[in-house]
Amino acid sequence: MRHPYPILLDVRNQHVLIVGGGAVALRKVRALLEAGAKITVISPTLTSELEDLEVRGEIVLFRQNYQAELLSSVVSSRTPRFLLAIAATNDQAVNHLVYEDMAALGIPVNIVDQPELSRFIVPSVVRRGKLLIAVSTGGASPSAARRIAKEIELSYGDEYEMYLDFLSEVRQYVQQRVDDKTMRQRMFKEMLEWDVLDKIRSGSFGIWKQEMFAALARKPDIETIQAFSGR
Ligand SMILES: C[C@@]1(CC(=O)O)C2=NC(=C\c3[nH]c(c(CCC(=O)O)c3CC(=O)O)Cc3[nH]c(c(CC(=O)O)c3CCC(=O)O)/C=C3\N/C(=C\2)[C@@H](CCC(=O)O)[C@]3(C)CC(=O)O)/[C@H]1CCC(=O)O
Ligand SMILES: NC(=O)c1ccc[n+]([C@@H]2O[C@H](COP(=O)([O-])OP(=O)(O)OC[C@H]3O[C@@H](n4cnc5c(N)ncnc54)[C@H](O)[C@@H]3O)[C@@H](O)[C@H]2O)c1
Repeated sequence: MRHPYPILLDVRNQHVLIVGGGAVALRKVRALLEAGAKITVISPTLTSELEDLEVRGEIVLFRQNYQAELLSSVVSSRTPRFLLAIAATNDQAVNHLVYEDMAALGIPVNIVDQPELSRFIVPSVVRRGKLLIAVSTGGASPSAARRIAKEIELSYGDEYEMYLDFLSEVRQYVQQRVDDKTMRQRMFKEMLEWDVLDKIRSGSFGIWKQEMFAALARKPDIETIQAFSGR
């Protein structure tokens, strides 16, 4: 991938096809279920975790080898259309067949053993609430991507979740009360000077936040934001 375009995709209630039922398929299925996708798996065998998901009705399974003919019945009987597909078998020829079929249907596909054929690849991810940091090496070294994500994890602790929820709350508050767009933007920038992360870590955030919102209610302007830096 020479110059891929990074996006965050809303897959809630969207159908995703996974061909293969091994460890790699399981990793992709888990992440997609967490993101709210509806999963169809085509595979003659499954890991025990995928078996459990099937028993609990969390995925739809076609327990057989992949065939293009099967695809038309999968699509017509259960799902209107797949948003994405992932070819995750251990058979390169089968993965290539999935690639060709999906390309013909115009469905973006990830081929787990042939990054160069993939329309999209999956990065290593660090999440802290609304904060999402994605690390990719463009397939050069997936384990390096994972290692780098682990290093980033050490610098971005759990306090970032509360921090971003708070920034989002203040931002909405200001959006409702300050009409001047340039002023709003200056305020949003100025907020980043607050040492909220330290306050969350030390436990003094609750009181500080109450006082800040009270002051902002009295005077929703940049001076109030500035007054609460270093306080
Ligand atoms: C990030 C992560 C996300 C995920 O899969 O969910 C992911 N691979 C992860 C782990 C991982 N993958 C592999 C190992 C074994 C060690 C090693 O080989 O290094 C480990 C390490 C481990 O398991 O710890 C082997 C491997 N991976 C690919 C090939 C094929 C090839 O290179 O040809 C082979 C060789 C297979 C073989 O030859 O046997 C291909 C891809 N793997 C990608 C993503 C995409 C590029 C990402 C990027 O570089 O930006 C891409 C191109 C396609 C894709 O899958 O989307 C996930 C970490 C999740 C986490 O953060 O916990
Ligand atoms: N992208 C990645 O992150 C990554 C990581 C490790 C390995 N890999 C590559 O991915 C491949 C899969 O890895 P794995 O550990 O999940 O393998 P695995 O052997 O655990 O599982 C392979 C799965 O493919 C299924 N399968 C085989 N032929 C099929 C067919 N014709 N139709 C449908 N399903 C079929 C099998 O039933 C099995 O469930 C590896 O061969 C390797 O090349 C990719």
